[in-house]
Amino acid sequence: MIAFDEAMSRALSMVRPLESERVAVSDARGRVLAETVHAEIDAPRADISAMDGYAVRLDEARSGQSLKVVGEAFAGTPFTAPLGEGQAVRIFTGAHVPAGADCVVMQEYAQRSGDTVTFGQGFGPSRHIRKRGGDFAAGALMIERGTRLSPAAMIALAGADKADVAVARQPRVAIIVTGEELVSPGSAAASANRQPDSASYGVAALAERYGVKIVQIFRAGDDLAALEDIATHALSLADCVIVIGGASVGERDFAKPMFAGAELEFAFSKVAIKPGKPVWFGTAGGRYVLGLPGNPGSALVTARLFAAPLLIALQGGDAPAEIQTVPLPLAAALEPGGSRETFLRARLDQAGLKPVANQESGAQAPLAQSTWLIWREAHAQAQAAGAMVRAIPL
Ligand SMILES: Nc1nc2c(c(=O)[nH]1)N[C@H]1C(S)=C(S)[C@@H](COP(=O)(O)OP(=O)(O)OC[C@H]3O[C@@H](n4cnc5c(N)ncnc54)[C@H](O)[C@@H]3O)O[C@H]1N2
Ligand code: MOO
Repeated sequence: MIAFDEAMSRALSMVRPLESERVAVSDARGRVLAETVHAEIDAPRADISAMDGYAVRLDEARSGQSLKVVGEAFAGTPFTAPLGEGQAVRIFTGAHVPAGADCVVMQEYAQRSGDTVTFGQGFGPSRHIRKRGGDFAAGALMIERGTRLSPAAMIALAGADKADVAVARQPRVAIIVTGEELVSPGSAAASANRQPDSASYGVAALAERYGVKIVQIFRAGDDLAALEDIATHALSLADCVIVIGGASVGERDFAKPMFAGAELEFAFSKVAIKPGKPVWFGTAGGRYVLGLPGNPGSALVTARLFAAPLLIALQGGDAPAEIQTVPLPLAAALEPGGSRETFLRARLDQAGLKPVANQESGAQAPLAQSTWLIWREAHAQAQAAGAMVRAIPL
């Protein structure tokens, strides 16, 4: 059985990024840039005030000094004349600083009387002026190609005054849920032999977080002929098909056989990880197929470990960054690990990472609290509370 790193590098070497398209900035969130973005404008556009107050000449801004207020400058509506000697302009945050002024005195230090303003003690030393281009200049590199547009990056993109931007085409993902016992949530109570399909809800949510469009979720029993039809249909709709369940060696585990007619080629067919050993990946009919084990904890962990970087690779993004671990302290001691690389569902609080009590791959309740995965190497030694471990956000 191969190790995680080997499985990931085999899978990544199979993935070819999708073509790009131009989208309006309003549709770009979560997408991966297919071009490097440069600024169209300077920011700030001009020297602007960082405070509400009075624009003055620094050499005239002394406490006790009275200046004549000759006009007002608002963000979007500047005072256009230059500032003369002995003059001040009432100015508001974001307004262009009038020519001749080189300091803004906050209004908290000003006493206004008619068209005269006098300043009290204690203002400065800051001049409260944001210089033109101090954030970025027109033509400056703003965001590198391959960056996924996070909420923060969206501000840099829109701030650069881009109307539209080249991004990778959004991958279309179909999910196939296999298992005679599975029904949609809300319908299981009616029969003792039925249980809710829960895994697909977590996997779909996770995939969407990585910028893909879920085109269809198929749910099917353990009938190979029916599954073959579904596989053909799913491959016709999607760039990537994610199959949940039927990954193991049971007599009715048809996740792989249903793609046999579509020339299934494996990158790997199981991996030495816990949970999720039966995870598999390959191509079929020119599409990508990722098979996740049916146990909900295994499905979620393998989706996070494999679907996240592979779907980002499909968009030309930085796949390794998606599974980059961060060091964090343990809030509770850990027993020695087993022979497979292990991923403990955990939550993070002030004291550090605390594994949830029930680590069984079939357990669903603990997933409600699980926001991190502790990543332990094979044959990990026991670790005390406070020891540093590697983890990724779930
Ligand atoms: N003899 C062996 N048996 C098993 C092995 C093995 O190596 N040898 N591996 C075990 C491991 S590890 C796992 S993980 C499971 C994975 O098997 P499958 O992918 O074939 O999963 P199923 O048999 O379809 O289901 C397992 C379990 O999960 C429930 N399930 C399935 N899909 C869903 C869903 N969408 N939502 C909620 N729950 C789901 C299903 O009812 C079963 O209880 O195989 C072990 N067996
Ligand atoms: O690998 Mo299974 O996912 O351990 O239960």
